[in-house]
Amino acid sequence: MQTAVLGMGSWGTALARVLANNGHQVNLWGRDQALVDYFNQTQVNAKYLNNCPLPQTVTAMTDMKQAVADSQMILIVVPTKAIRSVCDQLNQVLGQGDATQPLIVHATKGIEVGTHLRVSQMIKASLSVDTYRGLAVLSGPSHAEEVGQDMLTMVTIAAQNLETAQEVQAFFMNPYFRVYTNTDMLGVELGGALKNIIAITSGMIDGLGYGDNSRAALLTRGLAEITRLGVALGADPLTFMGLSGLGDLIVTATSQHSRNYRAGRLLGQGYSIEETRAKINMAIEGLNTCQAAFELAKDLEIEMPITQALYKLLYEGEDVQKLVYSLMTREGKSEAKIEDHLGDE
Ligand SMILES: NC(=O)C1=CN([C@@H]2O[C@H](COP(=O)(O)OP(=O)(O)OC[C@H]3O[C@@H](n4cnc5c(N)ncnc54)[C@H](O)[C@@H]3O)[C@@H](O)[C@H]2O)C=CC1
Ligand SMILES: O=C(CO)COP(=O)(O)O
Repeated sequence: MQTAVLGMGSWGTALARVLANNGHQVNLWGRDQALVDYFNQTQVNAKYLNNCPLPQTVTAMTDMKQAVADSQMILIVVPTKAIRSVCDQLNQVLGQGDATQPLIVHATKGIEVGTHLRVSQMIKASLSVDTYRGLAVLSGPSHAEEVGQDMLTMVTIAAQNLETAQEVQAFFMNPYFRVYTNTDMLGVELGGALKNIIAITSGMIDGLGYGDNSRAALLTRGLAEITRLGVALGADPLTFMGLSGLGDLIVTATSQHSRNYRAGRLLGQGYSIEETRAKINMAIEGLNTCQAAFELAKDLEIEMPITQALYKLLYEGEDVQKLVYSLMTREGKSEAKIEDHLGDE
């Protein structure tokens, strides 16, 4: 089938390759003409996913109208801060009331600063409802660098109705890319966004010279605070034990491929945020999501000690050793049961 992938970073490129390997025609939309031209000569995205040639059935382009023409499915994979501008452009070119409306899928992991909207909510707010026939999110433990090498990967596709999720599942499933469905879109999107905060702090553990005990504790308590916020917002607590929750937390907080983990390691070594952004030079979603989650937790009066500590470090210039000490010396607590996630920690 004809499909479009909007976003020519590492994840958009790797997912375009999965779709092409599954027999679909793919229009890969990017904003950088030089990158598009080089891709069409070589089938390689030299800037974001080098050493990974894509099939000839993937064509890159900068014209969005051309990219989405006749597409059965449109996959949006740009950083959260670019979602609105991409959707605005998409809105201009999608035919209103067309008989063959596309499915919209996104694979972006973030929460918008200020509005605290999840990415699917941002998309809904930006696109006219009569231009598409279903909305889903693809999330889970899946670094582009490994998917691009056919390394066995499992992800979740969530949509409000199961039929939409199953339809999208069929586009992506293959023997190296296994897809589960879920109808808890809220939980799936929150897990994917919030784990990036914990991944940054996991990198900091290395940067600061702490050990494996520290990381195991951080991931466990990180999952507790992700679940606490998620349940307060109405998500199913079990979603956070699945691929898009625990699974993605593990891979992002431990993998050398992770941009968030690597950013945390640099921050722990004493680099500033600006220096860290410049060194990574790719989307580090957890930096903004930390701000959005901090604001959200404050509004809802939910305790998220790790998120709150990272926020103070990033945005209030607090000393890291002081923050670690205050996290470790908080009053003694009981480990929460599921029902306690609704209350204070
Ligand atoms: N890289 C990975 O392995 C994975 C990434 N993700 C998520 O996918 C999303 C995209 O991440 P990556 O592909 O890693 O980012 P990236 O940093 O590799 O690439 C970002 C791409 O978005 C484009 N872009 C940025 N602003 C834009 C704008 N205003 N208009 C149009 N294009 C714009 C850039 O030109 C670039 O092509 C993020 O939310 C990330 O969390 C999710 C799973 C895996
Ligand atoms: O979400 C991801 C893997 O599932 C990618 O994480 P990073 O953006 O930290 O590389």
